[in-house]
Amino acid sequence: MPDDSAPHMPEMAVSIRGLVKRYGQKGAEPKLALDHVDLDIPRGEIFGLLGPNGAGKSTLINIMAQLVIKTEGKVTIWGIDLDQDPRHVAAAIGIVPQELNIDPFFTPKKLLDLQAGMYGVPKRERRTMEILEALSLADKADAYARSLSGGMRRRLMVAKAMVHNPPILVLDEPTAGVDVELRQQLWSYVRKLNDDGVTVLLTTHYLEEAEELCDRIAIINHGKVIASESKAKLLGRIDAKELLLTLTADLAAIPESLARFQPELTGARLLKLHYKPRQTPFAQILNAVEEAGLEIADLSTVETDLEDIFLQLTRRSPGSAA
Ligand SMILES: Nc1ncnc2c1ncn2[C@@H]1O[C@H](COP(=O)(O)OP(=O)(O)OP(=O)(O)O)[C@@H](O)[C@H]1O
Repeated sequence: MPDDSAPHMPEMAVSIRGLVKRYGQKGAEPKLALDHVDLDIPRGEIFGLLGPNGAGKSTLINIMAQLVIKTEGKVTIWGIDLDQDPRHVAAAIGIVPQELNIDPFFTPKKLLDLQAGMYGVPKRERRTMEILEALSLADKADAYARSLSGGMRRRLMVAKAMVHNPPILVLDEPTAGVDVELRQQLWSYVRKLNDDGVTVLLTTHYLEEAEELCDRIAIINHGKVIASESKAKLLGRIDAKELLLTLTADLAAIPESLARFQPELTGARLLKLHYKPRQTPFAQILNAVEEAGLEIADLSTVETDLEDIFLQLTRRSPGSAA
C-alpha cells in the first residue's frame, strides 16, 4: 500500500487544467472530445466521473493512462507533470480497464509477476501474495486464469493494476454488466484500498454506484465538466422533494387548494405532492391537506437522488440534445 508517511504528498492526486482533445477524422471536422476541462481530484478520496455515453470519460482516463495523446492542456498526476515526466506519471497510477483482457493460460501469480516485471519492480519488493490475499485470490494463485469466475477475473484486474503500488487507482466502469452481489464485493475492495490510502477515480454509468461509493463527483457532458463537487453538495443542489400520502378514504378529485403542490393521484387513496423543502415548511403542507378536508392514514417522503440531479444537469448543459 502507498506509504502515507512520505513527505511532499501532493494535496491533489490529479490536477487537470484546460485539457482539450480533438480526434482527427479523415475527411471530416476533428471531433472535440474534451473541451477545456479543469478537474481536481483531492488525495485520499474516491472520486466518481459520471457522464452519458460519448461524454469524454474514456478519453480523459486514456490521456491519464498515456494511451491517448492530448491536444492541449496540462495534466499533473501525483504532483508530476505528464509532459515533463511521463515515466513517473505511469508509476503513480494503476489502471483497471473495462475489458477483462487476461491471458487464460497464465496463473494469477504469474500474471502479477509479469506485470511487476513490466513496471520494473525488483523481485524482493514484489508483494504478489499480499495483493492476491487482499483481493481474496490467494487460493487461486496457481490456478489457470481461464478457470476463474468473472468476479475473480475482475479482482485479478484490480490486483494487476496495484502491483507497482501506485497511490492512484483508476477504474473504468468497474461493475459494468456485473451482478449485484459481485458489485457489492468490488465496492468493498475499492473501499478497503481507499482506507489504505489509495486515491480512487472511477467512471460509472450506475448512479447508485457513485452515490454509494464516491466522496466527490464530477459530471461530464459533451466534453465539458458541468459539475464537480462533494456528493453531499451535489445532492443538495436540487431543492425538491415528494410527499406520498395514503388517505383514509378514496378521493374522487384533487382539491383545488392543493394545486400549488402539483398533486398527482397515483391510486384511489394515494396522493403525491411536490414541494421545495427550503421554501415550504412541512407543517404548511400538512395544514393545507387538513384544510382541504383530507384525512391522512400514512405518509412518506422521497428524497431527490443523483439520478434526478444528473438528468437535470445534463439536460440543461449547452449542446445537449435532450
Ligand atoms: N479514436 C477516436 N476517433 C474519433 N472520435 C473518437 C475517438 N474516440 C472517441 N471519439 C469520440 O469522442 C467522444 C468522447 O468519447 P469517449 O469514449 O471518451 O466517451 P465516454 O464518455 O467514455 O463514453 P462511453 O461511456 O460510451 O465509453 C465521442 O463522441 C466519441 O465518439
